Amino acid sequence: MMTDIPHDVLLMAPVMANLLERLEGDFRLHRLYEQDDPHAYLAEHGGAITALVTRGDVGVATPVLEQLPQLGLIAVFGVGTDGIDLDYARRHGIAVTITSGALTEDVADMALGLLLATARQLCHYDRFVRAGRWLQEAPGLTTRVSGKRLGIFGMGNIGRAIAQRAAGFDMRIQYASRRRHSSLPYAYYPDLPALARESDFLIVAVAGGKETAGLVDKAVFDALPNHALVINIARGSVVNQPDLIAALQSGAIAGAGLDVYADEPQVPAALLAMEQVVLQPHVGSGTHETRQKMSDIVFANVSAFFNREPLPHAIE
Ligand SMILES: O=CC(=O)O
Repeated sequence: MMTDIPHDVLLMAPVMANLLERLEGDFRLHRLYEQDDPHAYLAEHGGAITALVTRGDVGVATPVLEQLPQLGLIAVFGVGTDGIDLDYARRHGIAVTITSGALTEDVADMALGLLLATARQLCHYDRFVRAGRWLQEAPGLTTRVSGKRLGIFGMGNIGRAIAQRAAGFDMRIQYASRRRHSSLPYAYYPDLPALARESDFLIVAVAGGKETAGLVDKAVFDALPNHALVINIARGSVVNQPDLIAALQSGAIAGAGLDVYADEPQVPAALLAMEQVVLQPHVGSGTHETRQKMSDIVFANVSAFFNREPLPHAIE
């Protein structure tokens, strides 16, 4: 149980209703996203706030952190910390927790789903049937997935879960990442364009942030074969979006399956207009089961923090 005086918790963005209810039940919850003037709101309440809850895709701007002198915890609903100034957190003794382990399988499922949907044109043919076009024309052929060469950029938990699934499709799995994982039986390429040259499909599964910003760019699209498909379930920031659009328009690559974008929820009109792309609204972890698990983990971390217990999912 918490102390009699409720602790002040700042919420940066909407989260699942049952997490919201639990946070509201135990804490004095400040919803920053509902404030007309967040700066003025924090000038008034920031001094009392000791924990902050945000989403992986939202993060928290450093000027917000600067208005929270007593902050001791940033609890992320998600695994991405690219929207958080980790140096600032470290310097100010602020712990950061993520919902590690909860969403790996769902995001990997989404990667394979997008690959199959893009290669076999599932969404295109769904529209084709609904529009009654099958009555007038024969459907064209699509691209085989099984047995092909799959390049995975990023070999963290999600990259590995994608590889495991792809093995079931008899794919030749190869990867590029910061370092070789010698325990894995997949071919390692230290150089992303070199991996691209040898891949029929490229799945982007690397963490976002400054280090990976724009790494999937024209050089990578030019290196990929023209029949290649690019899938991104990681972060929009990793892919140079104008270069991706140009590559799709010129035929440098054949298609793309995207769950993430440079400026969500904005999706460029050029992508919306293309039949060879499959678009999802950043829902890689968006299943009832996983979001429930993520809610439980966030709540457990916030509760542990206020109970002065070890944080179950602290990073580093
Ligand atoms: O995008 C979602 C996350 O960071 O988990």
